[in-house]
Amino acid sequence: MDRCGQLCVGIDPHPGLLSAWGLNDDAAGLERFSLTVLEAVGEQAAALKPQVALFERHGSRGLAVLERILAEAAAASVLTIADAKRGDIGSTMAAYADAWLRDGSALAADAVTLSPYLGYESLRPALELALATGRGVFVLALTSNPEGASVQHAGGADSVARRITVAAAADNRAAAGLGSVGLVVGATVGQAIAGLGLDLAAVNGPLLAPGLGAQGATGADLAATFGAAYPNVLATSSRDILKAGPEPAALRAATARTLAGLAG
Ligand SMILES: O=c1ccn([C@@H]2O[C@H](COP(=O)(O)O)[C@@H](O)[C@H]2O)c(=O)[nH]1
Repeated sequence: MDRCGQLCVGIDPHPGLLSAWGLNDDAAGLERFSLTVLEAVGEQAAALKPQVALFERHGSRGLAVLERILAEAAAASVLTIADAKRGDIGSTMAAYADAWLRDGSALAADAVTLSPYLGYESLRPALELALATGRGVFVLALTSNPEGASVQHAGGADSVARRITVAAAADNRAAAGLGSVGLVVGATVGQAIAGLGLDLAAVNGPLLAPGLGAQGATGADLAATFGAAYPNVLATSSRDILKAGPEPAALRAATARTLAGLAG
């Protein structure tokens, strides 16, 4: 983020985007799409975020493409966040952690998104492996979709989102610089951060903020929404940038425009 700015570009090969890029909705199309994004904007963005669901829908061939993209990104020193939103009971969580965060795993990324709705502590195997391997996790706290509020705002002054935030802050307490436990907090959440009394700056971890562009949030919204925590925000945009493709120059221009729209 210090070097490239506060933008992550999503690799979301939706069927409609594949078609708009003149690609087939198959593993070969997926591969061309993903490699194009990696080659075009990999050095421009702070990280790339492949949306795992859009690879999974192609079965084993799609996952093989994802493995290749993660490996090529690592070889090019481009950071990756696998947006897999994993979460399960602790013993199974250890297997998810192994898949996404272990050195040498075919699906290893630099970070993975996690869902804490089986209890934050159920994520412990992933939190520990991330710390041990120099990787990171992004735990869902306040998601960008309007339906998320029904769960995440529940609990009044001791809301679910607040508990997740406090737990992440505790895990990052001993970190020098930003800790390995980040949170997902949507760029679209508006007043909810203040309304729920969340101290996001105290989390001392990166804040992945989806919702820019296609979901309606702007760069200016981000600074206002996150306030003192804004320096730790990594905004992420997928469709709004990807729709500029497939020409690499157009993807780079869309990424540069998005970066320029982010405050300071
Ligand atoms: O709260 C969340 C968590 C994850 N996402 C993911 O981010 C991208 C957003 O795509 P856009 O095209 O920029 O809307 C997508 O992969 C989501 O699954 C999110 O939107 N909100």
